[in-house]
Amino acid sequence: MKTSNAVEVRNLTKTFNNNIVVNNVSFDVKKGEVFGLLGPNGAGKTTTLRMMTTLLKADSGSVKIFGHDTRKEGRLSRSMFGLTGQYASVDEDISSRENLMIFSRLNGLSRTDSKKRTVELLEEFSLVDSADKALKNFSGGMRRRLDLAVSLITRPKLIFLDEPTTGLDPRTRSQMWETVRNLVANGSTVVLTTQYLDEADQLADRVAVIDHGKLVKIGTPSELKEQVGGTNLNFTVNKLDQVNTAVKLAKEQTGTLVNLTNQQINVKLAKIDQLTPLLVDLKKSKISISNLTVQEPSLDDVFMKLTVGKN
Ligand SMILES: Nc1ncnc2c1ncn2[C@@H]1O[C@H](COP(=O)(O)OP(=O)(O)OP(=O)(O)O)[C@@H](O)[C@H]1O
Repeated sequence: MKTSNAVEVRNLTKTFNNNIVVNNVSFDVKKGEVFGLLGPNGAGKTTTLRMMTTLLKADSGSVKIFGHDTRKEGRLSRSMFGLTGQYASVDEDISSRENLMIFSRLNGLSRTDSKKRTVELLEEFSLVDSADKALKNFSGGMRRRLDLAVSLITRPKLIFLDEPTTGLDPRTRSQMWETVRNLVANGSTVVLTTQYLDEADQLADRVAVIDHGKLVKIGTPSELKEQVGGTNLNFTVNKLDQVNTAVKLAKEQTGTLVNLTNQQINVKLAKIDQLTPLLVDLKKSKISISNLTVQEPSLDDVFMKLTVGKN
């Protein structure tokens, strides 16, 4: 079956103790994209991910992995993805080399192939220097890299990451981001959950915002930001006698309200594309400006707007 979607989620619902934790959630993950499930603590991200990856049975709804229904073709669909996160089962008492060897063998690789894949993954995840140390002595970042390496033994085209950088220091966090980008550059599809808006902004092509078990919005980070009211543009008109003309031009170009404080102009641009024509107009009219700032809304603003009053 040919499909351009790596994952299709339809009407997923899960209730724990009369509490609807995931409420009729539907979305598609396209092949080759990084798809972020973003939401605060307890929003239902992990529960959604666990249902997508067959670790948890949904009350209702369905999940397809590369066109295969996880209920009807469980074994096949499970063979098509890697999973890492809060439930990795690496052994603490042995080394990363030994863990990779064991999991390679469990995944059906021969002894020779297991050795080869182990060396490849140790190199790919910069674990060579510590390859023979027991995991107990590993830092959080190294541990996370090994978890991910284990889930990539069979080179799955789809990888689920549950909160891949929670608890990591900023440097290790950006290393993990780099690793995810490399996976995607090599043709993988990544689904990740995160509570961090900057992580979704940095990594995700599209984001599903989840709050109280409901999907409240889905879109690219830019689309979500545009929805909040666009970009804030500020500049100062240097000459007092040019202020009125500048206000007029700004109104014409943007079609929105222009705020004026002394000689400082503030305009909300619906789209960042409106900026260049306005600057060109100002230049043509020989209006000299200074202190230009352009401030895009953050995903933080989006989040506040989408979930306000609901928490
Ligand atoms: N097995 C379970 N039994 C009862 N309640 C559960 C179970 N698993 C999750 N929950 C509840 O479901 C809600 C959603 O949890 P979930 O772990 O999916 O949220 P999350 O968005 O992933 O949050 P976090 O960022 O904290 O991981 C929470 O209120 C949680 O307590």
